[in-house]
Amino acid sequence: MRELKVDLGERSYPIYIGSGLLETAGDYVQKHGISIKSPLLVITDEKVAPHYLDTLLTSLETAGYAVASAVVPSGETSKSLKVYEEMMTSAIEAKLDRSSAILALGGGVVGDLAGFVAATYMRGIKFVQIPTTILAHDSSVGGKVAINHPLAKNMIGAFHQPELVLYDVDTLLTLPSREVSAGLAEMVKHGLIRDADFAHWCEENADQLLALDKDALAYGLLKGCAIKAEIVSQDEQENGIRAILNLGHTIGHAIEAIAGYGEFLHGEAISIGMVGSAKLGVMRGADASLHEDTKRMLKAIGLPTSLPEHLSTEDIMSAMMHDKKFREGHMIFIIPTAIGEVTIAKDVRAEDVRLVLEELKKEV
Ligand SMILES: NC(=O)c1ccc[n+]([C@@H]2O[C@H](COP(=O)([O-])OP(=O)(O)OC[C@H]3O[C@@H](n4cnc5c(N)ncnc54)[C@H](O)[C@@H]3O)[C@@H](O)[C@H]2O)c1
Ligand SMILES: O=C(O)C(=O)C[C@@H](O)[C@H](O)[C@H](O)COP(=O)(O)O
Ligand SMILES: [Zn+2]
Repeated sequence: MRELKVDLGERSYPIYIGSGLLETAGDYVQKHGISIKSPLLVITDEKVAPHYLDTLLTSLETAGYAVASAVVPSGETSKSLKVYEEMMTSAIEAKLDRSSAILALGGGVVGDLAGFVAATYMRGIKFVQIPTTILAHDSSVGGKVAINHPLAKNMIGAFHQPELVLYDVDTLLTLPSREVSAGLAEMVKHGLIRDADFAHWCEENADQLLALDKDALAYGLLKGCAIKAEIVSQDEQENGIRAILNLGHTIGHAIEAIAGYGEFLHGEAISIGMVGSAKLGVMRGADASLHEDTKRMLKAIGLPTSLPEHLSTEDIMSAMMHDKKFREGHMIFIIPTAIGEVTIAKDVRAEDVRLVLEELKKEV
């Protein structure tokens, strides 16, 4: 088992990464100050529940907790006001009090939804992240919790840090292959923004990662979580450097929203967005190899790198105006300058973005 720390003063918390952690989850939860006298609520989804819910409930009950559970439909559509309200009802019916905690058992959808319920139930109670996807090495760390609005991704949310992240890598073995690739998109992103060697390592070990090789996964997840934890520890609420974690997301979030949440998985949409950002980087003076290298790295893990013709450029342009990085009349873009290095640009011209979107439709 490996342990990392998200260093945020009194809101600091550990990330535990290892095998067999689900069976002992009750002990971890207790060790991290979650009251045994108040009920807990586990929020999970319909695909995760049959594999892992009983193990978690047994472990929590053995440790002495009274636990209720709520199961939401799988996929992005559960990050909605409707499902949020249903989870609030579950929390009230389970009689959660201000010393209770909500546990998110699942991928980024469950983590973002359950975290937002925890952030707002009785004005905020504790929560625990128990990630079960590769993508969630990113989403479970850092405290961004949110649901979507039909017009824009993650529009209704909060910053609410978990008490701990308990990452049992054994759970990843049941992931469908499309979800494996989508999750690896954020791993490659962590290399592209901060660590060229790691980005190259992801490409060189793509086959092992796609085959869920234990050693490759353990290294990749540890490295990805460490990069994320380091950035969040410097800038918890995205007043500066944290924005770089958004590489590929301005275009990616617009694709997710206009296609109707679910057609593109988050990792797939940001993969296309990262190729677009690399193109912008080249337009602004980076070496032309940046675009080819980025595309090759993403293709190696089975991700899309071109924009389907049926998505209208103008619809994407207007969806981008709702992005949280559109501020004071400017589109803020994370632009790579080389593999492993990015800048935060406030002067990206709309016509350049439009051109990049048109070129993304011609990518092979
Ligand atoms: N908060 C953040 O910082 C942050 C960071 C990155 C992404 N996100 C968000 O995360 C979401 C995407 O997360 P995701 O890719 O984990 O999606 P997800 O939670 O929908 O999980 C992907 C799919 O895999 C299934 N699944 C999950 N774990 C499984 C397992 N172990 N075995 C079998 N099936 C399993 C789920 O039911 C779902 O169908 C997006 O909404 C994105 O916006 C948030
Ligand atoms: O943690 C962050 O900060 C990120 O930007 C991580 C992203 O991978 C993630 O998708 C996040 O939810 C996007 O943030 P948003 O503020 O653009 O909604
Ligand atoms: Zn993301």
